[in-house]
Amino acid sequence: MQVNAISLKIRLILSMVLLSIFSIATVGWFAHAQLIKRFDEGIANDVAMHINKGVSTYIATYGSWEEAEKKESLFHFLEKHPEITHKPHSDEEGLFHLLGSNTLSKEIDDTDHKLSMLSMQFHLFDPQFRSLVDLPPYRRGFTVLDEDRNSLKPILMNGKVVAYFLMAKNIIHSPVDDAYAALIRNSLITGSIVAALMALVVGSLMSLRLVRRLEQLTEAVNAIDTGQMNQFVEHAGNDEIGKLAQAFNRMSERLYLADKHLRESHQQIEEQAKLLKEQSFRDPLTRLYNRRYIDQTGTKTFEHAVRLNQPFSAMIGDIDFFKSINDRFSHAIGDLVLQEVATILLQQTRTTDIVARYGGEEFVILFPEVAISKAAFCCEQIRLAITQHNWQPIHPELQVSISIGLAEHTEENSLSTLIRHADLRLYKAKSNGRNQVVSLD
Ligand SMILES: Nc1nc2c(ncn2[C@@H]2O[C@H](COP(=O)(O)OP(=O)(O)OP(=O)(O)O)[C@@H](O)[C@H]2O)c(=O)[nH]1
Repeated sequence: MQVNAISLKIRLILSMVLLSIFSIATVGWFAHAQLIKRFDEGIANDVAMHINKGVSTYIATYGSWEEAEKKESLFHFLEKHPEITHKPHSDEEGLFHLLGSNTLSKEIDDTDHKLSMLSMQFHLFDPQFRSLVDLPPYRRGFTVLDEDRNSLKPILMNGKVVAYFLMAKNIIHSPVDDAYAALIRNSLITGSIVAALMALVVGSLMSLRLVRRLEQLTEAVNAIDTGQMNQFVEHAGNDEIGKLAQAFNRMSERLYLADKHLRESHQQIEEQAKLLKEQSFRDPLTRLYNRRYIDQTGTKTFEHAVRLNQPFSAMIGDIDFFKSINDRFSHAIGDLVLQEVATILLQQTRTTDIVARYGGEEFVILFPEVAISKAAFCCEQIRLAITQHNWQPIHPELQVSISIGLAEHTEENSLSTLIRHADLRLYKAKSNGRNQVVSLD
């Protein structure tokens, strides 16, 4: 279970890492592309403004493009008048610096060549859309291509188009532009890394909290599995896990109550079964053990003694003239006599002895680990106790005595044989005049 919880943690954190890296990389890439696009648009607008201003001033100075070109090239004109394209409040040196070609411009005299450097920024066309400079892919006099026509920007003088220029597709950055773009890129990378780390930390903390809540549920379920009912888990929040925890708590409570009820029922059933078993082994009148108990438990006790080669004695006693007691004093008095005799038998024996009502007015006592001499002494005590007992409370004229036959296990191989042996001696005791113990053949 722990292994699964750890792997879930790792899986969640890995997902967070991959997700944050992917998201931040996507956002960073998109933001970078947008910023560079805006940045290039800004440069392009700036260049367009300067071209517009430079070319219109050039044409205005000499009246027309053709006249101007006869006097001096556009490039020389602009070089001579850097203030035309100079940015106000800027250290830059006008259009050429802006175009990133100021150094080359001082070294190369050929106008078209120089403009070819500028052509990386723009082409010039007259109002009839013919190229005014010899710059690939346009040779001087070539008409603008249809695909470029919509991108042409007019150069106006007094509201009249005097020329068109076409911005080149590739914008050339100045060192300052490059530095600025690099700064943007670095800022974006740094921001992205910080954002990724924050996403990772926050995501990991959330994942760990999520896993912890799942672990609490798992621990509670395991506890129920080991029998510890009535588990309760914290259910902070009303999200899916919170609702699961609440449902679990309700289920756990119901389970606890059902389990408690089941245990109580089970206990009642056990107690009743025990009572029934006890009753099945008890004589209802005297509460002594009955014959069934002697046959089952008594037999096991006997066999145990035989196996261990221990002495084992058994007596059977029969109340004398019990029929006369019933007949003379009533059956109810007879019952009271049986109960009183049972009490005396219990008083005269040890808890390890097994005292039972064997039949109507017959009683059997088993003496485990007791030799016949000691058992005979006990039986004599019983006989005396019954004879000398004060029976007046039951009936003023009542007299009770008992005859007892006693035998010890020697070669008998069953309890019933031993009891039969004792019964023979009881018969002898009765024959000899009753109220006596016979332990010899
Ligand atoms: N009151 C009462 N009498 C019982 C009960 N069980 C058996 N008896 C009576 O016990 C009497 C036994 O009498 P007998 O077997 O003739 O023997 P006895 O009268 O004791 O004569 P001896 O044994 O020879 O001394 C019968 O009358 C039974 O009805 C009982 O639970 N209650």
